[in-house]
Amino acid sequence: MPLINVIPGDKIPLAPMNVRLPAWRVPGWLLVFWWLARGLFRLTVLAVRYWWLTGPAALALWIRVELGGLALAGVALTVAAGCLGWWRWHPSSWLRFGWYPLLARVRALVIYRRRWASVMATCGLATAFAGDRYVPQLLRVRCDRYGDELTVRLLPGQIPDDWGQAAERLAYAFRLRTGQARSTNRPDRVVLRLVRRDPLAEVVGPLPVAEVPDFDGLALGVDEEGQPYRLRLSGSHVLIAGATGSGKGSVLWSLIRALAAGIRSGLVEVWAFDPKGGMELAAGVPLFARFAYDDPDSMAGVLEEAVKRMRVRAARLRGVTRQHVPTPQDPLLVLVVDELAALTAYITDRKVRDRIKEALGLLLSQGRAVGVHVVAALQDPRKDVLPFRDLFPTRIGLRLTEPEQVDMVLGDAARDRGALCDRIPESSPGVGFVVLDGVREPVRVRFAYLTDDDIRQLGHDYRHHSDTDTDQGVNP
Ligand SMILES: Nc1ncnc2c1ncn2[C@@H]1O[C@H](COP(=O)(O)OP(=O)(O)OP(=O)(O)O)[C@@H](O)[C@H]1O
Repeated sequence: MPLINVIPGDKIPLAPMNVRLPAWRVPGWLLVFWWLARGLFRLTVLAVRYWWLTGPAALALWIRVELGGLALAGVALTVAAGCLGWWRWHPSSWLRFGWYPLLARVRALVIYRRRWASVMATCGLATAFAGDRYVPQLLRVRCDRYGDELTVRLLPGQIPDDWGQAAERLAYAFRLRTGQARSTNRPDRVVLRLVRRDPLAEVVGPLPVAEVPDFDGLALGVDEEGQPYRLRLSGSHVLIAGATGSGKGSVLWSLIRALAAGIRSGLVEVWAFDPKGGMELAAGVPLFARFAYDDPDSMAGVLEEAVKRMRVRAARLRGVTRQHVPTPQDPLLVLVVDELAALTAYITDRKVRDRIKEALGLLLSQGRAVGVHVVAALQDPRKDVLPFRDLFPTRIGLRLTEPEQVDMVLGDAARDRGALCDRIPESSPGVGFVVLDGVREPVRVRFAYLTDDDIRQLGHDYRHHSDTDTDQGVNP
């Protein structure tokens, strides 16, 4: 007879063993003694845990009792003067070893630990199991100039993306505005960064031009740690998306500036495409080997020329090397497109549009290894542009108008991982998130801003070594 209604798996016994105990009579004094002992033990644990509060308090009490109030005031003044002296003498070490650790302890105690359980529950990060409720453990709080970093042990079943999704809610729950979660090298932990003060509030001026451009790390702006942000161009294409006025121009110009020394020496050729009539890029014409604008047919022609050059180079390098190394005889070719959608979507002539799409597709899929790179700005993340998105290993999202546009441009789950492009205020042009293929967390950056005068000066100082072949007769 076959077995029916059998569930494969380990059966959980309802009552693994008999836990019923016989009734015991406990005398009242023993209970009181037990409560007192337990209370004393907990107090001792708290006193040891908060030694940085209890230690000085005990010392102050001892001085007050043994030596009097005047001595206590003297000691307090000496400590205050010591801290002040340290701060004046060596501010960075005072902040690093004195002020921020103290601030972190106080904020952990007064803000984070006090409200931890309720915030976890209301932000959906607590869980229940077998009738008990569990909240993630707050392991450490660190402070720096701009924010707090909370290291948290994940509950079973949680992943860093859960914290990424809740980061903004958590920030507001702790009365801050922005939050971001990132994974660590330990799979049971996540670091939540809550921003107290925006480190990218200040406008970043033009960065110094390197004598020889480092294609593996072009300095384009500053990151949240105040360090120069370096973008790898070698082996990559760059897509920049942002609403109107979000500062796409500042990314393009920062990148061109970082390449400027190579442009002058002939190591780099920039071919510029400005389909919006040349308004954005015209100021830097002396820097460009080719400058195409306005006329779609001629832009298609220049793109096809780039494809031809790419093919010739690929044929020459095949079997010789797997990665092109730029030289003045064989320069790096950087195609800068100011509005990608104007090339791929808005052109009415279907034939020309198809030619452009085909050339772009070829350049994006085959150009990286042979030193042909596309850097394209995009205002409108429409469907027509999306087929190209995945061919850009580096994607930059500036301010966007809708939350849905973030994943559309930067890739799936980019917003959950912290690329809150739709929350960038209009008052912060040039701020954006950089997403690199294969790198989980986006990096928040403020790109350097070049005024028209800076761009003209750049064109004057770093003129392309042979600027006679500019397309369509646009000359400096
Ligand atoms: N990195 C930056 N830092 C500070 N201010 C900036 C920055 N980038 C741009 N701005 C300011 O924002 C304004 C708009 O910038 P920009 O024209 O580059 O935006 P855009 O995204 O290219 O807009 P559009 O799509 O309309 O051309 C600039 O005139 C400038 O005042």
